[in-house]
Amino acid sequence: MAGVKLERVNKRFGSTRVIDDVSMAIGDGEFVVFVGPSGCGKSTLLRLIAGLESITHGDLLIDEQRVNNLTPQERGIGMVFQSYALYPHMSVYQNIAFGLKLAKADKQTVDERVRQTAKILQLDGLLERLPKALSGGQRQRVAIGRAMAREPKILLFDEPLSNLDAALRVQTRNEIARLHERLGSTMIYVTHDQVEAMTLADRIVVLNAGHVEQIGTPRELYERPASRFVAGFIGSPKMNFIEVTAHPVPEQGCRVEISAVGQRTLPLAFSAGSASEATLGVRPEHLIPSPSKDGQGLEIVNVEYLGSEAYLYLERDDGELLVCRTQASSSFQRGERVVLDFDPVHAHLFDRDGRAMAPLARHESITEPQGTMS
Ligand SMILES: Nc1ncnc2c1ncn2[C@@H]1O[C@H](COP(=O)(O)OP(=O)(O)OP(=O)(O)O)[C@@H](O)[C@H]1O
Repeated sequence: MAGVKLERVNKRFGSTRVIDDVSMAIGDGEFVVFVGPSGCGKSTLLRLIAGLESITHGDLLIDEQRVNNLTPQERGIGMVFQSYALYPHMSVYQNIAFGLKLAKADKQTVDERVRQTAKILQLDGLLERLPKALSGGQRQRVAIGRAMAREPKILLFDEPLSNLDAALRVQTRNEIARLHERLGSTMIYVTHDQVEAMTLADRIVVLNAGHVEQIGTPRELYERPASRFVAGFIGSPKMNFIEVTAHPVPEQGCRVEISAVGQRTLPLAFSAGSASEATLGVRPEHLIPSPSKDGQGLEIVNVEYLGSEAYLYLERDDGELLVCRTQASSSFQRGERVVLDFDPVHAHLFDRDGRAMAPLARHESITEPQGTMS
């Protein structure tokens, strides 16, 4: 087991900077997940940690030791890829044993480790099979076993579940979570799947164009995103964004005027000294729809019924859609008009640079006639 430290790590491919001054400290035994849009540098960052790419500038430390110039083997790292990359002509046993043999472990150690690894991953009944006689989930477990068997200090995963169908993904995700609990090893995991990130991570690193947008627990990122980018990236369906004019109100927070509606005071410290354009953010579960009494309001253009809940899609004047998450039992219909409300305590506000306003020390929502959006 080992902690990992990145200190101002940069990576260039030619003149293109792909990783931009990334610093972070990953604790011993921590499960950290890298997320971000396609091309943001998640895999590159993982490969830099693994030693499969060289760091252009900056330092990588494992257990407080600089490892920039060490090979993957010398770093004590095991890696699991999206494509399982098993040797097709080798049995499960031989696949798991491969790295150990390469490291010249004696026969008895190899046998003990393979059997122990197979037991943890519930592969003990499959040791003699070839990869082609395994399901996708079983193959991925063999790939994890192969990485685990050498007892690396750190396990890295690059989208390991992408090739599995939905049911197997859930199952294997659970297995990885249990494996982490059992082994207690440091794990770093790349995914573009939100659910994987939220459910597996002790902490999530959100990357954007090669730099770190925010690092935090899943709850911190969901409830207190530091930027509009993180707010829009974490959460499904996405947070709703509405352009507003915001006015700082001394001691009270920040008053927003929502077009063609009323005003609301949000318990957030507004950074600008005077009225300024800003973006209001409200998650779908915090928008409260109610039937319009006078034909005003927004039209429901689609209802998605998901069994346990339903999503209402509402069209704004500018053609943009807002999403409301409601109970499946709600009776809203397509074509109906609704007015919206929200609790200011659950609202987010981002300045023109996309930075989130910090909450005031006290959180209660404040006065004003109840504003509704239409
Ligand atoms: N060997 C390489 N040479 C040049 N550019 C590269 C190389 N490897 C990656 N890149 C570029 O670096 C950027 C980051 O790639 P990377 O694979 O790390 O992104 P990612 O976030 O993992 O994306 P995805 O989710 O699509 O896998 C991309 O713009 C990619 O084109």
